[in-house]
Amino acid sequence: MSVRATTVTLNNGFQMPVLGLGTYGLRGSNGVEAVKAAIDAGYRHIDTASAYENEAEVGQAIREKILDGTIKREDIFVTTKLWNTSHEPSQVLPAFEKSLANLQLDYIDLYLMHTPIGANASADGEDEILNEVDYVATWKAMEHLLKTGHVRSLGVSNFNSEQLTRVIEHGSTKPVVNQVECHVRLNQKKLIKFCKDRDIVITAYSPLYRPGRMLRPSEDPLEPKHPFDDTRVKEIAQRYGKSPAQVLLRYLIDIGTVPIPKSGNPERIRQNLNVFDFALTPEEVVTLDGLQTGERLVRFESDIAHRHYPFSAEF
Ligand SMILES: NC(=O)C1=CN([C@@H]2O[C@H](COP(=O)(O)OP(=O)(O)OC[C@H]3O[C@@H](n4cnc5c(N)ncnc54)[C@H](OP(=O)(O)O)[C@@H]3O)[C@@H](O)[C@H]2O)C=CC1
Ligand SMILES: O=C1CO[C@H](CO)[C@@H](O)[C@@H]1O
Repeated sequence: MSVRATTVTLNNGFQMPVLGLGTYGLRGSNGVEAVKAAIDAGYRHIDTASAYENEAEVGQAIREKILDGTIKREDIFVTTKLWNTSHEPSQVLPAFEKSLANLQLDYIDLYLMHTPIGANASADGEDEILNEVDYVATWKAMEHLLKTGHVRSLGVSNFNSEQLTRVIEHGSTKPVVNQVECHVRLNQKKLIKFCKDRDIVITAYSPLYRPGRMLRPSEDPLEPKHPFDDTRVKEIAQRYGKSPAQVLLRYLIDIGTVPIPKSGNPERIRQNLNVFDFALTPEEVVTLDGLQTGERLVRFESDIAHRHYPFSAEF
C-alpha cells in the first residue's frame, strides 16, 4: 500500500503536498533512482535547485514515471530555485529557462529565490563574490516569470521576517512559501506564526537535522546527541511504533510546516512518507518543543558581511 501526503492550499489557490523529497546531494543514476523510488512510494512533491546540479536527474525520473503510467505531470509538485549568482534582474529569466531546460518539464510548480544574498560568479566560475543586488529587484524580475506560463507559484528561501515584509510591501505578488531550516533544534515558532498570519507556508529544510553529518560521534561529552538519540524522541517513537525520524517529521507537520527530508535509500524514503497514520498529542508537541536550542546547521558563514545576510535578525 502506498502512503500519500495530504496537501496544503497555497495563498494563490494551488495545492502543495505537506511532505516532499529533498534532493540535495542526490546526483547521477543514484539521484534518478531515488526520485523514482520516491514517486513509487507515493511522494508527489520533489525539491531541487539549480545549485544542486541535479535538475536533469529529477526531471528524468519524473518523465520516466510519467511514461510508465505511474503519474501524470499534474500529479506531482516540483520546486526548483534561483541561485545567488543570478539575482541581477536581467539574469533571472535566463536562469529560470536553464532550470526548465534541465528539468525538461513544461512548467515548474514553485520557483524560489534560494537566498536573499546576491553574488557574482568569478571569471573561472569557482568563487562567488557578493554583490549589492537588492532581493526586492530580483523578486520583481521573478514576478515577470508568471507571465511565461511556465511557473505556477513563486516563493523565497532563507528569508527572515523583515525581508519577507519588504518583499510583501514592494512586490505585487506575495510569496507562497518561505523555505527555511526547521527541525526540533530550531523549530522556528516565531517565523511560522509570522508567516501563518500572512498566509505563507513554511517549508522545513534539514528536517531530520542531517543525521549523516554525525555518523562519527563526537568525542566531546558535552556535545548534544543527535535528536534521534534523545530519550524524549525515542519514548514517543516507541509509543506509536514509529522511528525517531518519523516522529521528527510528524512534529514538523503538526506545528504547521512542510518537511522535505532527503534520502537516497529506498527503505528510508518509504519510511519518511509513512507518517500519515498518527499524530502527536498537544502534550507530545510541547515535549518536543523542549528540544529547541536555536542551533542552525546551514549558516552561510562566508556571507555574514552581506547587508542582506538573513540570520542576524531575531527571526
Ligand atoms: N533552501 C535551502 O537553503 C536548503 C534546502 N534544503 C533542502 O532540504 C532537503 C532536506 O534537508 P537536508 O539538509 O538534506 O537534511 P535532512 O535533515 O533531510 O537529512 C538528510 C540525511 O538524513 C538521512 N536520512 C533520511 N531519512 C532517514 C531516516 N529515516 N533515518 C535515518 N537517516 C535518514 C539521509 O541519509 P540517506 O540518504 O542515506 O537516507 C541524509 O544523510 C535538502 O535535500 C534540500 O532539498 C536543504 C538545505 C538548505
Ligand atoms: O540548499 C542548500 C543545500 O545545503 C547547502 C549546504 O549546506 C546549502 O548551502 C544550500 O542552501
